[in-house]
Formats: sequence, structure tokens, C-alpha cells
Amino acid sequence: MKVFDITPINEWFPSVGNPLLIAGPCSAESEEQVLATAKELKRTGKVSVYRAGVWKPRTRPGEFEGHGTIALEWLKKVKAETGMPVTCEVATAKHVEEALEAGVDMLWVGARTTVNPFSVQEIADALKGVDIPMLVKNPVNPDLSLWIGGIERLYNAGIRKIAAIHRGFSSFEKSAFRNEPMWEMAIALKTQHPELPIIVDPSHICGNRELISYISQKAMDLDMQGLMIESHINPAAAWTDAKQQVTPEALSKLIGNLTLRKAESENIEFVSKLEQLRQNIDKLDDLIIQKMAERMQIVEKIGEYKRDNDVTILQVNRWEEIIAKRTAFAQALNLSENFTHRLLDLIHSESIRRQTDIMNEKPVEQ
Ligand SMILES: O=C(O)C(=O)C[C@]1(C(=O)O)C=C[C@@H](O)C=C1
Repeated sequence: MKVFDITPINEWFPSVGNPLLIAGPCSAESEEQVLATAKELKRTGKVSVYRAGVWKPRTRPGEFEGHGTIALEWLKKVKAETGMPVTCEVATAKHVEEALEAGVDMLWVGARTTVNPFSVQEIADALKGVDIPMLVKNPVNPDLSLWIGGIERLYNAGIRKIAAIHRGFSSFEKSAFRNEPMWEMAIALKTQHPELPIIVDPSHICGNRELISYISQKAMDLDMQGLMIESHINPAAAWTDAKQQVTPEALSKLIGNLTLRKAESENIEFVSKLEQLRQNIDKLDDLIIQKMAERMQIVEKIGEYKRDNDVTILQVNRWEEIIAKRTAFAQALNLSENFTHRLLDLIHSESIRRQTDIMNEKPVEQ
């Protein structure tokens, strides 16, 4: 996997907080609203970059689609009057040109744009030779390659200040969240590209104010580098996403209440205790693997008997019996039903794969 050579996030702007906090209204509604919100946010002393939606991609036509070019003038004023760097979403080459012309300090590619490689490439082409921090939101669907692909397009255009934004994933299912957090996607991205900073967007994951602090803390616990949170001077009167915006004061409190964690500790006692516990885990993991290998040998033997006696691989009754017994046992040992079922499913698929190979008399792949 290619490693990106990324400028550390704390070097992007003269003053970058921990976490890097990007805050501001969902939409730039008026000069007064943009400036008043910015001044309040500046007063919190916690905001690294001010955001405001200039061009808004809307699900249905007829909704407020942003003020466009004129709102860039308001962002210029925010910069001049508060000193905060400013950022907005771009979706086309024309947006990029206008935003750069207005001196916008950082740009982001929205989730509905990341899904389209033509659009991301158009944005990347418009950025050739420009040194500006770029953020790439995850695509609306949980497709890690598409997300990394968007980042690669900007990287190939010469951008070195890049971060991903985790804003959750669209789902047909009703849930407490507007967009399913699916942390496993952010974790997979971080595992493949530990050098790539990830900023979490709790506002879009939650869709309502109440859950924002929970998701923000979770982001900190998972070692994410930043937060993008929508904040409006008067959330109830917001033209867009009114339910998920917070006042600058509420935002300041929320950030103040976060427990910040570090990826490592230099405390000798902590390090040696952790080392001991990890050794225990190593032993147990080795044992689990060894027992799995033994189980699979028995499965193969059963496969041979089945082949020689023309009996089917899948044995629904036996498998149901296993699920019921193991789940009860696991529950008694404090393991969740969901975890046990997923683990058993994985084992069953591997058993079936091995027995299929035996039935077809293919040598078993290790
Ligand atoms: O008991 C069997 O018949 C098996 O082949 C073993 C096994 C298992 O992995 O436990 C595998 C496939 C069957 O569907 C049921 C159980």
C-alpha cells in the first residue's frame, strides 16, 4: 500500500488546536450571521478553522442551495476581522477557482462528490500547482477504495496537506444516527494509512445535537486528529440542518468536556503493565489459532467421510444446535450474542470452503 507523504496537520496553519477543530454554520445565510457566528467562535479560543457552506448540494431541487460567490466575500471578512483561517466545500473546478481567488485557506470535497471520480479529478486538475490543505469526506456508500481513490487524485495533483473526513454512511435502515458511523471504515483507513489524518464530522453522523458529544468523544478515543462541528449563532433559526447545529457556547462546553487521549504513554509503570497484558493476549491468540487449526483438521476429516458417503456439506440442524449451545455458553462468559454469531459465521464459512475443496478433490488452500 502506497504511503502518502503528508505535511503534519499541526503545520497547516499558524495555530492548530488539539483536536483540530473546524466549526461554523452549515450554510452561510447572511453577512451578519456569518460574522456574528465567527466572532462568537473566535471567543471560545478553541476553533482552528472557520467553516461555512457557500455552495450546498441538496437532495431535492428547490431547497436553499447556498448564496455562492457573494458568501465568499463574507468569509473574506471573517478572515480579516477574526484572523481565523476559513474553509468551504467545493464540488466543481469553478468553485475551486472562485474559492482560491477569494483566499479561502482550506477546501473540502463533499461525500456526494467523492462518489464521482470525474468530479474529484476535475477538482484535482483545478488544484495543480496550488499548495492548499484539502479534506476528502467519505463517499456516501461504504467504499474504502473510492475514499482512498479521491485522496489519491488530490495527492497526484501535488497536494500534500490532506486529511480524510469521516461523516458516516447513508443507510436505508432507520437508526439513531443520520449517517451510520461505521467506525470500522475509519479504522480500516487508519490501519492502511496511519500517516493520513482523519477528521470526524459528528454533526452529519448524528443529525441531531444530542449525540454530538458522544460521537466527538468516540473520535478522540479512536485517535482521530480533528473534529468538524456545525455551529450557528441561533441554531433554531438555521436555514439548513437546524437540528444538528450547536451554539458557539455549547460547542465550547462540549470541546472542554472531551477527554483527550494520546496514542502512547511514556509512564514506565503504564508501559510495563501494558507489556504484561499484551504478553497474555499473545499467548491466548496463539492458543485460539492453534485450536482453530485443530478444529479445521476435524472438519476436513468429516468432509472426507461425507464425500465418501455422498452426504451434503451443509448440515442445518447440526449448525443450529452449535449456534444455540455456543451462544448460551458465550453469554454466560459475558460475550455478546452479536460477536458470537459473527465469529461462528466466519468459522462455518471456512468449514464449508474446506469441505467444498475436499468434495471437489482439490488440494486444500492453507
Ligand atoms: O458437523 C458437520 O457435519 C460438519 O461438517 C462440521 C460443521 C462445523 O464446522 O461445525 C460444518 C458444516 C456443517 O454445516 C455443520 C457443522
